[in-house]
Amino acid sequence: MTTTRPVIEVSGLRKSYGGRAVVDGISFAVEEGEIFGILGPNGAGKTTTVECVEGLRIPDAGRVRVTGLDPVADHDAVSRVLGAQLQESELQEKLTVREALELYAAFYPRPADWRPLAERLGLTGKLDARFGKLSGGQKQRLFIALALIGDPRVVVLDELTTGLDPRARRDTWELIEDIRANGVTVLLVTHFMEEAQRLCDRIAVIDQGRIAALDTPRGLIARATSATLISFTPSVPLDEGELAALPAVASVECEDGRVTLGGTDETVNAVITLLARQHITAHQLRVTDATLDDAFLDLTGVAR
Ligand SMILES: Nc1ncnc2c1ncn2[C@@H]1O[C@H](COP(=O)(O)OP(=O)(O)OP(=O)(O)O)[C@@H](O)[C@H]1O
Repeated sequence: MTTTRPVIEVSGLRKSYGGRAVVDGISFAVEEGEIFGILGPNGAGKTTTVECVEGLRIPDAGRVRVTGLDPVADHDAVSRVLGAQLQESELQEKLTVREALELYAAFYPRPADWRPLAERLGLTGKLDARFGKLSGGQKQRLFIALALIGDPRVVVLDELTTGLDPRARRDTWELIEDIRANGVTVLLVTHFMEEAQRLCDRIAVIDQGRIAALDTPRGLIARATSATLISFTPSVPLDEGELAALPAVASVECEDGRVTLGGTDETVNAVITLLARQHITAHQLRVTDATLDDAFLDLTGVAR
């Protein structure tokens, strides 16, 4: 039996600044062809972690491997298999799209042909435009093109869609799915739950330098304290104690005559039975499933 080795392996990663651990023992492995998300509140240590994977920061402790290579000791070899997204400040405003593509292609021994790449990313009409004149969405497309120009096996994308309008964000998601369909492994740092839920096969939720949870989006949602939220305005006030005693209730809130219960499907049925028994009408009854947002807030304790 052949076992394939993970494309990215991180184990016991630690990094401190000024005596403060900002990455405090992180371990995960990304399999070939996965879109692996890293999610976490501001300052959680996400960028520090991915920059250790890219070889841009030197870990204090732990082991990082990209296709079996050490990103620091084997930096040149790693940069041939790993495509990293540039920061805006790294490209000169006056460079045209064509010049940027040609320049970055020249860094690699076997670059991808940039013309079909530009075509796929909708940049063909912008080849003579200067970087400084591109819209936010066009700049992001160019960053993706430059990350892919070395024909990498893995790309690291950090907050790729921040600042994009909803249309451009959705277009970018399609591009990322397209990249994966071409066999490239994607490590994606994002703040957008919808983006993580739609794109990622698995997500590591990082909080205060540690992994708070690592699972599929569906698996993370199932960990939310309340898998289902039930809200309604009863025709007569209800006894909070009676509601709290219903099966599988995780939370009860009554505000301005509106009741919100956190629970499960079992709670929904129990609420309906209780209301029917007491001949109470539930106005504007809403039943919603927990989202990745809810799971994230539960896992990281970040107040909305
Ligand atoms: N070079 C550095 N020197 C000192 N402190 C740093 C350095 N780089 C990062 N930090 C600190 O480490 C912590 C983690 O930073 P990091 O950028 O990894 O977080 P993040 O999860 O990517 O945050 P964000 O979502 O805000 O981008 C932050 O408190 C940050 O201020």
